[in-house]
Amino acid sequence: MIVTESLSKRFPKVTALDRLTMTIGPGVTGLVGANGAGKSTLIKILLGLSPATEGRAAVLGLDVAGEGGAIREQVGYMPEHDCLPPDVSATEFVVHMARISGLPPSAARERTADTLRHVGLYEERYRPIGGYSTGMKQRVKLAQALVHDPKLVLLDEPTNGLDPVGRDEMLGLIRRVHTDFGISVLVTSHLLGELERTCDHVVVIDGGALLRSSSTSDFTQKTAVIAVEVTDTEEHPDGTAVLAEALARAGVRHAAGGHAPGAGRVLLLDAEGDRTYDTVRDTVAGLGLGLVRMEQRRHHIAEVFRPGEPPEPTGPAGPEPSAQPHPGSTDGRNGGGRDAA
Ligand SMILES: Nc1ncnc2c1ncn2[C@@H]1O[C@H](COP(=O)(O)OP(=O)(O)OP(=O)(O)O)[C@@H](O)[C@H]1O
Repeated sequence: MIVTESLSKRFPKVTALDRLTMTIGPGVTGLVGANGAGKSTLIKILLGLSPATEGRAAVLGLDVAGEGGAIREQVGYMPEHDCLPPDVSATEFVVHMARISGLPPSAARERTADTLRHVGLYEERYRPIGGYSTGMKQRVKLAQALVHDPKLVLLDEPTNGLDPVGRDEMLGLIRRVHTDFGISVLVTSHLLGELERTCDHVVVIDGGALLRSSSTSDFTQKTAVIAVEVTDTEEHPDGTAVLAEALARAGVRHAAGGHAPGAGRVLLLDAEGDRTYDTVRDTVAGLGLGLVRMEQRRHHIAEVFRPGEPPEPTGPAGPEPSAQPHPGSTDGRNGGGRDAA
């Protein structure tokens, strides 16, 4: 879908993209980076709207340097900032965008109705956009990106300004853009956690350079963590602490970010194959503790990037981890964490 080779973009005072080489295939791909990492700059180059300083890029096999018009015919774009006219309705605006994309009037009206229904704006489609909530405006922006039935859509921070429920709804919509219509998606975010649930593949950039590109499951499953919870007994009033000490003596390592021995009711342990499960089971039995649960947990992308910090809350209302590089890393480019160790 997208190929870049040593792609650079230099502004007088800043290098927005720095020799970025990557390949993005079909499906839903997340482009993650802190604010200023170069995500919007990359999207503008991919659409042929802004020339690269060096290197090359192709979208759907078309060269961004000379075939921007052909790219934009087949690619939808949802910009980051609010750019909607307040005085027209969603229907009027999306029909207009469909016409600009080359659809004849009747097809533009039909596609607009279908697309607005898909994004959940059917009831309100005749009201002026100026009265819409942020979530509704984001849906209009998504609809205009989809209306000409593109093969690929580039979505720049589509969850910006949304509350946790709105974000989840938008992420669900984005996922369905691919599953229902087969349209591939490149979606940017400065929030690591949210893309983990939505994307098949994640590309992380920092300071315009590639930090990492891999499937979401590779990010989160390379090293597994075992969560263990035990009961206390009369002999061992703090069963968790006793178990933690015994497991440490048996060579089982605490997962980075896991609870310190005795500090919590759940022990997080680095799983090194079946051996760790056997050791935990035998140690719990040897101490006479009751095993409440022993389960494998996936890492979250944020843990991979922020080793040593407590795991992030996973509930929908929890604060999302951002893609700021770990303060302890010198340049943020080693991928950090156990995954890279
Ligand atoms: N037209 C421009 N002139 C000068 N500098 C620019 C221009 N556009 C972007 N930059 C700079 O390039 C860097 C990358 O910006 P870009 O907008 O691509 O980042 P981003 O990852 O999309 O972040 P954000 O989500 O905050 O927009 C930033 O330092 C930005 O200030």
